Amino acid sequence: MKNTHLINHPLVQHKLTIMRDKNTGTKQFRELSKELSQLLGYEAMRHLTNSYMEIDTPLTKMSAPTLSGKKLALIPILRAGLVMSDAIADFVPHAKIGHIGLYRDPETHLPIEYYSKFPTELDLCEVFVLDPMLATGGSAIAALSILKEHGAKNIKFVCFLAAPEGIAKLHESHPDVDIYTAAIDEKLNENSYIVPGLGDAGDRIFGTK
Ligand SMILES: O=P(O)(O)OC[C@H]1O[C@H](OP(=O)(O)OP(=O)(O)O)[C@H](O)[C@@H]1O
Ligand SMILES: O=c1cc[nH]c(=O)[nH]1
Ligand SMILES: [Mg+2]
Repeated sequence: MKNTHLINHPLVQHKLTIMRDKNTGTKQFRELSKELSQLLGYEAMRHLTNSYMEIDTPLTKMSAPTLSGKKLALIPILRAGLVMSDAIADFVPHAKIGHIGLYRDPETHLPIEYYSKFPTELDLCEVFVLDPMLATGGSAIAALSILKEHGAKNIKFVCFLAAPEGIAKLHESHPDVDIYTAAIDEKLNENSYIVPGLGDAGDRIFGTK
């Protein structure tokens, strides 16, 4: 699918399989969520370009590639996205972290916004929006619209699992935003959960069910 990057690396797929298994408990699910986030974040940053800085190696001076001048913004969608920003920030500690609070109304499945706080100069940042699940696409679309209202321009969306419906809707509303996902599942069920899926990502990460 155009603008969708399926990360089908065997290690990524292996970790995702353990996460999908309903017998995997909270501790392991959270650990795997962090590992998967770092692997996906690594792929989503592949397009970044290095600048160069003068350093002294033990042997000589050199002009060496760096990301330290690059403005990066990690934007988790609360709650489930938090595990992703924590994990990816370990790779790029100079990244700024903003938050968007959204939850799906249990009846309508529409996203309800309850919080937002962003770093300054979003327009100059490479922005990574993080949420494990792209289901109907409602939450991702709302988050991207809010970010664009705050000036964000260069945005990537990173998730563990996507439904075909969510991908199509997100591309329709935000064709400039590439999606990075470890899997594209079959469908949504009558409650708009991804099937086969992994269940409710937030509940599995935080042990709330
Ligand atoms: O594509 P959509 O149909 O909008 O569904 C995806 C959203 O649903 C989940 O959040 P949830 O509402 O469960 O909130 P939580 O992270 O607080 O559990 C998930 O983490 C996404 O944000
Ligand atoms: O399958 C789904 C759909 C939305 N949110 C989740 O956490 N899981
Ligand atoms: Mg949830």
